[in-house]
Amino acid sequence: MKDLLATSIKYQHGALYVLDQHQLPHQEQWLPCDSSDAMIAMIKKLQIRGAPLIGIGASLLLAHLSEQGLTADELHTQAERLRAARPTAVNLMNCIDRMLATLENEGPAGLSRCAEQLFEEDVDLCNRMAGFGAELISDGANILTHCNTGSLATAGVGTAIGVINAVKQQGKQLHVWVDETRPLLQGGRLTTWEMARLGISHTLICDNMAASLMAQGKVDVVLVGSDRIAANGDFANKVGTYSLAVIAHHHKVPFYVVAPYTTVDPECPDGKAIPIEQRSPAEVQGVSGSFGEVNWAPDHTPVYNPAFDVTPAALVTGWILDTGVYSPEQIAAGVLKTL
Ligand SMILES: CSC[C@H]1O[C@H](OP(=O)(O)O)[C@H](O)[C@@H]1O
Repeated sequence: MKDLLATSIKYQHGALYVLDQHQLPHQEQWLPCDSSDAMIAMIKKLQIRGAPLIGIGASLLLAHLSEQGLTADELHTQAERLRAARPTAVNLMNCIDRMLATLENEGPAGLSRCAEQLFEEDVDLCNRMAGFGAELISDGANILTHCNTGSLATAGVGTAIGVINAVKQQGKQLHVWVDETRPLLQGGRLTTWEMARLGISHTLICDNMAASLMAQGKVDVVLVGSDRIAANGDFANKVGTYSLAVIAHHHKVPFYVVAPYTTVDPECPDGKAIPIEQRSPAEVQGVSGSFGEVNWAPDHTPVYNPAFDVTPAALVTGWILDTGVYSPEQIAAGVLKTL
Protein backbone atom coordinates (compact mmCIF):
# COMPACT_ATOMS: atom_id res chain seq x y z
CA MET A 1 0.00 0.00 0.00
CA LYS A 2 1.31 3.47 -0.84
CA ASP A 3 2.03 6.10 1.78
CA LEU A 4 -1.15 7.84 2.97
CA LEU A 5 -0.74 10.89 5.20
CA ALA A 6 -3.52 12.67 7.12
CA THR A 7 -3.68 14.75 10.30
CA SER A 8 -4.72 11.89 12.55
CA ILE A 9 -3.67 8.72 10.70
CA LYS A 10 -0.80 7.77 8.43
CA TYR A 11 0.42 4.74 6.53
CA GLN A 12 4.14 5.25 5.95
CA HIS A 13 6.91 2.89 4.80
CA GLY A 14 4.62 -0.10 5.23
CA ALA A 15 3.42 0.71 8.77
CA LEU A 16 0.21 2.22 10.17
CA TYR A 17 0.25 4.97 12.83
CA VAL A 18 -2.61 6.62 14.74
CA LEU A 19 -2.42 10.04 16.39
CA ASP A 20 -3.50 9.34 19.98
CA GLN A 21 -6.48 11.69 20.37
CA HIS A 22 -6.78 10.77 24.05
CA GLN A 23 -3.53 12.69 24.62
CA LEU A 24 -4.48 15.78 22.58
CA PRO A 25 -4.23 18.73 22.83
CA HIS A 26 -1.20 18.77 25.09
CA GLN A 27 0.65 15.79 23.64
CA GLU A 28 0.91 14.81 19.97
CA GLN A 29 1.84 11.13 20.15
CA TRP A 30 1.78 8.73 17.17
CA LEU A 31 0.97 5.13 18.07
CA PRO A 32 1.96 2.22 15.80
CA CYS A 33 -0.97 -0.05 15.01
CA ASP A 34 -0.22 -3.49 13.53
CA SER A 35 -3.04 -5.75 14.72
CA SER A 36 -6.83 -5.91 14.94
CA ASP A 37 -6.59 -6.08 18.72
CA ALA A 38 -4.62 -2.83 18.74
CA MET A 39 -7.00 -1.04 16.33
CA ILE A 40 -10.10 -2.27 18.16
CA ALA A 41 -8.66 -1.08 21.49
CA MET A 42 -7.80 2.32 19.98
CA ILE A 43 -11.30 2.68 18.52
CA LYS A 44 -12.97 1.73 21.81
CA LYS A 45 -10.78 4.16 23.76
CA LEU A 46 -11.35 6.91 21.16
CA GLN A 47 -7.64 7.18 20.54
CA ILE A 48 -8.90 7.11 16.97
CA ARG A 49 -12.45 8.45 16.63
CA GLY A 50 -14.93 10.14 14.35
CA ALA A 51 -17.35 8.24 12.16
CA PRO A 52 -15.44 8.47 8.84
CA LEU A 53 -12.01 8.06 10.41
CA ILE A 54 -12.74 4.84 12.31
CA GLY A 55 -13.96 3.24 9.10
CA ILE A 56 -10.82 4.30 7.28
CA GLY A 57 -8.53 3.28 10.14
CA ALA A 58 -10.06 -0.19 10.34
CA SER A 59 -9.78 -0.57 6.54
CA LEU A 60 -6.12 0.50 6.47
CA LEU A 61 -5.35 -1.97 9.26
CA LEU A 62 -7.10 -4.80 7.38
CA ALA A 63 -5.13 -3.94 4.22
CA HIS A 64 -1.94 -3.96 6.29
CA LEU A 65 -2.80 -7.45 7.55
CA SER A 66 -3.32 -8.60 3.96
CA GLU A 67 0.18 -7.38 3.15
CA GLN A 68 1.44 -9.34 6.14
CA GLY A 69 0.22 -12.48 4.39
CA LEU A 70 -3.00 -13.36 6.26
CA THR A 71 -5.24 -15.74 4.37
CA ALA A 72 -8.68 -14.76 3.06
CA ASP A 73 -10.37 -16.64 5.91
CA GLU A 74 -8.13 -15.00 8.51
CA LEU A 75 -8.80 -11.57 7.00
CA HIS A 76 -12.55 -12.22 6.98
CA THR A 77 -12.44 -13.07 10.69
CA GLN A 78 -10.49 -9.90 11.52
CA ALA A 79 -12.81 -7.79 9.37
CA GLU A 80 -15.84 -8.99 11.33
CA ARG A 81 -14.08 -8.18 14.62
CA LEU A 82 -13.17 -4.68 13.41
CA ARG A 83 -16.71 -4.12 12.10
CA ALA A 84 -18.09 -4.61 15.62
CA ALA A 85 -15.66 -2.26 17.40
CA ARG A 86 -18.30 0.49 17.87
CA PRO A 87 -22.02 0.14 17.07
CA THR A 88 -23.30 3.59 16.04
CA ALA A 89 -21.06 5.06 13.32
CA VAL A 90 -22.26 3.27 10.19
CA ASN A 91 -19.14 4.40 8.31
CA LEU A 92 -17.26 1.58 10.08
CA MET A 93 -19.68 -1.04 8.75
CA ASN A 94 -19.83 0.57 5.28
CA CYS A 95 -16.05 0.64 4.93
CA ILE A 96 -15.53 -2.90 6.20
CA ASP A 97 -18.34 -4.18 3.96
CA ARG A 98 -16.58 -2.65 0.95
CA MET A 99 -13.35 -4.33 2.03
CA LEU A 100 -15.16 -7.67 2.49
CA ALA A 101 -16.72 -7.38 -0.98
CA THR A 102 -13.25 -6.73 -2.42
CA LEU A 103 -11.88 -9.70 -0.49
CA GLU A 104 -14.66 -11.85 -1.96
CA ASN A 105 -14.17 -10.64 -5.53
CA GLU A 106 -10.43 -10.09 -5.71
CA GLY A 107 -8.91 -11.93 -2.76
CA PRO A 108 -6.45 -10.44 -0.25
CA ALA A 109 -4.44 -8.76 -3.03
CA GLY A 110 -7.30 -6.31 -3.66
CA LEU A 111 -7.52 -4.93 -0.11
CA SER A 112 -4.70 -2.39 -0.29
CA ARG A 113 -6.17 -0.66 -3.33
CA CYS A 114 -9.64 -0.66 -1.72
CA ALA A 115 -8.29 0.92 1.47
CA GLU A 116 -6.38 3.53 -0.54
CA GLN A 117 -9.60 4.34 -2.42
CA LEU A 118 -11.58 4.70 0.81
CA PHE A 119 -8.93 7.05 2.22
CA GLU A 120 -8.69 9.20 -0.91
CA GLU A 121 -12.46 9.19 -1.41
CA ASP A 122 -13.00 10.58 2.08
CA VAL A 123 -10.60 13.46 1.40
CA ASP A 124 -12.65 14.29 -1.70
CA LEU A 125 -16.00 13.91 0.10
CA CYS A 126 -14.85 16.38 2.75
CA ASN A 127 -13.94 18.94 0.10
CA ARG A 128 -17.33 18.52 -1.58
CA MET A 129 -19.28 18.98 1.66
CA ALA A 130 -17.17 22.01 2.51
CA GLY A 131 -17.95 23.63 -0.81
CA PHE A 132 -21.69 23.08 -0.61
CA GLY A 133 -21.91 24.09 3.04
CA ALA A 134 -19.83 27.27 2.79
CA GLU A 135 -22.29 28.70 0.26
CA LEU A 136 -24.93 28.72 3.00
CA ILE A 137 -22.88 30.73 5.50
CA SER A 138 -22.96 34.54 5.37
CA ASP A 139 -20.03 36.85 5.98
CA GLY A 140 -19.78 37.61 9.70
CA ALA A 141 -21.63 34.48 10.80
CA ASN A 142 -21.50 33.24 14.37
CA ILE A 143 -21.43 29.45 14.09
CA LEU A 144 -21.99 27.00 16.93
CA THR A 145 -20.66 23.48 16.65
CA HIS A 146 -20.68 20.37 18.87
CA CYS A 147 -18.10 17.64 19.41
CA ASN A 148 -15.30 17.36 16.81
CA THR A 149 -15.83 16.95 13.10
CA GLY A 150 -12.60 18.03 11.47
CA SER A 151 -9.32 16.43 10.40
CA LEU A 152 -9.37 14.45 13.66
CA ALA A 153 -12.59 12.75 12.58
CA THR A 154 -11.92 12.21 8.87
CA ALA A 155 -9.07 11.68 6.42
CA GLY A 156 -9.70 15.15 5.04
CA VAL A 157 -10.64 18.61 6.31
CA GLY A 158 -13.72 17.29 8.07
CA THR A 159 -17.47 17.54 7.86
CA ALA A 160 -18.90 20.48 9.85
CA ILE A 161 -15.41 21.83 10.52
CA GLY A 162 -14.63 21.36 6.84
CA VAL A 163 -17.51 23.73 6.07
CA ILE A 164 -16.24 26.18 8.70
CA ASN A 165 -12.74 26.11 7.20
CA ALA A 166 -14.14 26.67 3.71
CA VAL A 167 -16.04 29.73 4.95
CA LYS A 168 -12.72 31.15 6.18
CA GLN A 169 -10.98 30.19 2.93
CA GLN A 170 -13.64 32.18 1.05
CA GLY A 171 -12.49 35.26 2.97
CA LYS A 172 -15.66 35.59 5.01
CA GLN A 173 -15.50 36.79 8.61
CA LEU A 174 -16.74 34.20 11.11
CA HIS A 175 -16.65 33.22 14.75
CA VAL A 176 -17.17 29.75 16.15
CA TRP A 177 -18.73 28.86 19.49
CA VAL A 178 -17.20 25.52 20.46
CA ASP A 179 -19.26 23.26 22.73
CA GLU A 180 -16.81 21.54 25.07
CA THR A 181 -18.90 18.37 24.62
CA ARG A 182 -19.02 16.42 27.83
CA PRO A 183 -18.23 13.80 28.84
CA LEU A 184 -15.10 13.23 26.65
CA LEU A 185 -14.53 16.89 25.76
CA GLN A 186 -14.01 16.43 22.03
CA GLY A 187 -14.85 20.10 21.58
CA GLY A 188 -12.81 21.44 24.46
CA ARG A 189 -9.75 19.34 23.62
CA LEU A 190 -9.92 18.61 19.90
CA THR A 191 -12.00 21.26 18.12
CA THR A 192 -10.14 24.03 19.95
CA TRP A 193 -6.87 22.40 18.80
CA GLU A 194 -8.16 22.33 15.22
CA MET A 195 -9.53 25.90 15.32
CA ALA A 196 -6.16 27.18 16.54
CA ARG A 197 -4.30 25.29 13.78
CA LEU A 198 -6.71 26.66 11.18
CA GLY A 199 -6.48 30.19 12.57
CA ILE A 200 -10.23 30.43 13.04
CA SER A 201 -11.70 32.79 15.65
CA HIS A 202 -13.43 30.70 18.32
CA THR A 203 -14.69 30.70 21.87
CA LEU A 204 -14.98 27.61 24.06
CA ILE A 205 -18.22 27.22 26.01
CA CYS A 206 -19.73 24.64 28.30
CA ASP A 207 -22.55 22.70 26.65
CA ASN A 208 -25.10 24.25 29.05
CA MET A 209 -24.28 27.76 27.77
CA ALA A 210 -25.55 27.25 24.21
CA ALA A 211 -29.16 28.07 25.07
CA SER A 212 -28.44 31.48 26.59
CA LEU A 213 -26.17 32.35 23.66
CA MET A 214 -29.04 31.65 21.27
CA ALA A 215 -31.45 33.59 23.51
CA GLN A 216 -29.11 36.57 23.20
CA GLY A 217 -29.10 36.25 19.42
CA LYS A 218 -25.40 35.41 19.36
CA VAL A 219 -25.70 32.26 17.23
CA ASP A 220 -26.57 32.57 13.55
CA VAL A 221 -26.29 28.90 12.59
CA VAL A 222 -25.53 25.50 14.12
CA LEU A 223 -23.37 23.00 12.20
CA VAL A 224 -22.91 19.44 13.49
CA GLY A 225 -21.61 16.12 12.18
CA SER A 226 -23.24 12.72 12.33
CA ASP A 227 -22.49 9.08 13.01
CA ARG A 228 -25.51 7.65 11.21
CA ILE A 229 -28.31 9.23 9.18
CA ALA A 230 -31.47 7.12 8.84
CA ALA A 231 -33.52 6.93 5.64
CA ASN A 232 -36.06 9.46 6.98
CA GLY A 233 -33.36 12.01 7.86
CA ASP A 234 -33.26 11.38 11.62
CA PHE A 235 -29.62 11.19 12.66
CA ALA A 236 -27.38 10.10 15.51
CA ASN A 237 -24.58 12.34 16.65
CA LYS A 238 -22.61 13.05 19.81
CA VAL A 239 -24.84 13.23 22.86
CA GLY A 240 -26.02 16.80 23.36
CA THR A 241 -26.82 17.31 19.68
CA TYR A 242 -30.55 16.69 20.21
CA SER A 243 -30.79 19.34 22.91
CA LEU A 244 -28.94 21.78 20.63
CA ALA A 245 -31.49 21.07 17.89
CA VAL A 246 -34.41 21.69 20.24
CA ILE A 247 -32.92 24.99 21.44
CA ALA A 248 -32.11 26.06 17.87
CA HIS A 249 -35.66 25.24 16.80
CA HIS A 250 -37.09 27.27 19.68
CA HIS A 251 -34.92 30.26 18.77
CA LYS A 252 -35.38 29.83 14.99
CA VAL A 253 -31.62 29.31 14.45
CA PRO A 254 -30.82 27.31 11.28
CA PHE A 255 -29.53 23.82 12.19
CA TYR A 256 -27.55 21.80 9.63
CA VAL A 257 -26.06 18.32 9.74
CA VAL A 258 -22.95 17.76 7.62
CA ALA A 259 -22.00 14.23 6.56
CA PRO A 260 -20.69 12.16 3.64
CA TYR A 261 -22.84 9.50 1.98
CA THR A 262 -20.83 6.89 3.93
CA THR A 263 -22.69 8.09 7.04
CA VAL A 264 -26.12 7.49 5.47
CA ASP A 265 -27.82 4.17 6.30
CA PRO A 266 -30.72 3.70 3.85
CA GLU A 267 -31.54 0.34 5.49
CA CYS A 268 -32.22 2.13 8.78
CA PRO A 269 -35.80 3.43 8.56
CA ASP A 270 -35.67 6.06 11.31
CA GLY A 271 -33.77 7.26 14.36
CA LYS A 272 -35.35 4.71 16.67
CA ALA A 273 -33.53 1.96 14.76
CA ILE A 274 -30.06 3.47 15.26
CA PRO A 275 -28.01 1.51 17.85
CA ILE A 276 -26.68 3.89 20.51
CA GLU A 277 -23.35 3.04 22.14
CA GLN A 278 -23.44 3.03 25.95
CA ARG A 279 -20.09 3.87 27.49
CA SER A 280 -18.27 3.54 30.81
CA PRO A 281 -19.61 5.25 33.97
CA ALA A 282 -16.09 6.52 34.69
CA GLU A 283 -16.41 8.98 31.80
CA VAL A 284 -19.24 10.77 33.63
CA GLN A 285 -18.04 10.24 37.20
CA GLY A 286 -14.98 12.32 36.34
CA VAL A 287 -12.64 13.04 33.47
CA SER A 288 -9.32 11.75 32.14
CA GLY A 289 -6.78 12.65 29.46
CA SER A 290 -3.20 13.82 29.00
CA PHE A 291 -3.73 15.90 32.15
CA GLY A 292 -4.34 12.75 34.25
CA GLU A 293 -7.56 11.52 35.77
CA VAL A 294 -9.92 12.93 38.38
CA ASN A 295 -13.17 11.53 39.80
CA TRP A 296 -15.59 13.94 41.44
CA ALA A 297 -18.61 11.67 41.91
CA PRO A 298 -18.75 9.33 44.93
CA ASP A 299 -17.52 5.83 44.15
CA HIS A 300 -20.15 3.56 42.55
CA THR A 301 -22.41 6.50 41.64
CA PRO A 302 -24.92 5.17 39.10
CA VAL A 303 -24.38 6.69 35.63
CA TYR A 304 -26.26 6.99 32.31
CA ASN A 305 -23.69 7.49 29.53
CA PRO A 306 -25.00 7.17 25.97
CA ALA A 307 -22.27 8.28 23.55
CA PHE A 308 -24.85 9.59 21.08
CA ASP A 309 -28.41 10.84 20.84
CA VAL A 310 -30.85 11.04 17.96
CA THR A 311 -32.10 14.27 16.38
CA PRO A 312 -35.41 13.95 14.49
CA ALA A 313 -35.53 15.21 10.92
CA ALA A 314 -38.25 17.67 11.94
CA LEU A 315 -35.62 19.74 13.77
CA VAL A 316 -33.16 19.88 10.85
CA THR A 317 -32.99 22.85 8.47
CA GLY A 318 -30.86 21.04 5.91
CA TRP A 319 -28.59 18.08 5.28
CA ILE A 320 -25.22 19.10 3.81
CA LEU A 321 -23.88 16.01 2.02
CA ASP A 322 -21.13 15.49 -0.53
CA THR A 323 -23.75 15.55 -3.29
CA GLY A 324 -25.43 18.78 -2.26
CA VAL A 325 -27.66 20.41 0.35
CA TYR A 326 -31.01 18.70 0.86
CA SER A 327 -34.20 20.27 2.20
CA PRO A 328 -36.67 18.62 4.57
CA GLU A 329 -39.02 18.18 1.60
CA GLN A 330 -36.36 16.30 -0.40
CA ILE A 331 -35.54 14.14 2.61
CA ALA A 332 -39.23 13.39 3.19
CA ALA A 333 -39.47 12.40 -0.49
CA GLY A 334 -36.87 9.69 0.15
CA VAL A 335 -33.79 11.19 -1.48
CA LEU A 336 -31.47 9.43 0.97
CA LYS A 337 -32.47 6.09 -0.52
CA THR A 338 -31.33 7.23 -3.95
CA LEU A 339 -27.78 8.41 -3.19
C1 LIG B 1 -17.39 13.64 11.41
S1 LIG B 1 -17.27 12.70 12.86
C2 LIG B 1 -18.91 12.43 13.28
C3 LIG B 1 -19.11 12.26 14.74
O1 LIG B 1 -18.16 11.36 15.41
C4 LIG B 1 -18.01 11.84 16.76
O2 LIG B 1 -18.20 10.82 17.71
P1 LIG B 1 -16.93 10.21 18.54
O3 LIG B 1 -16.11 11.38 19.00
O4 LIG B 1 -17.59 9.43 19.67
O5 LIG B 1 -16.22 9.33 17.56
C5 LIG B 1 -19.06 12.87 16.91
O6 LIG B 1 -20.34 12.30 17.13
C6 LIG B 1 -18.99 13.51 15.55
O7 LIG B 1 -19.97 14.44 15.34
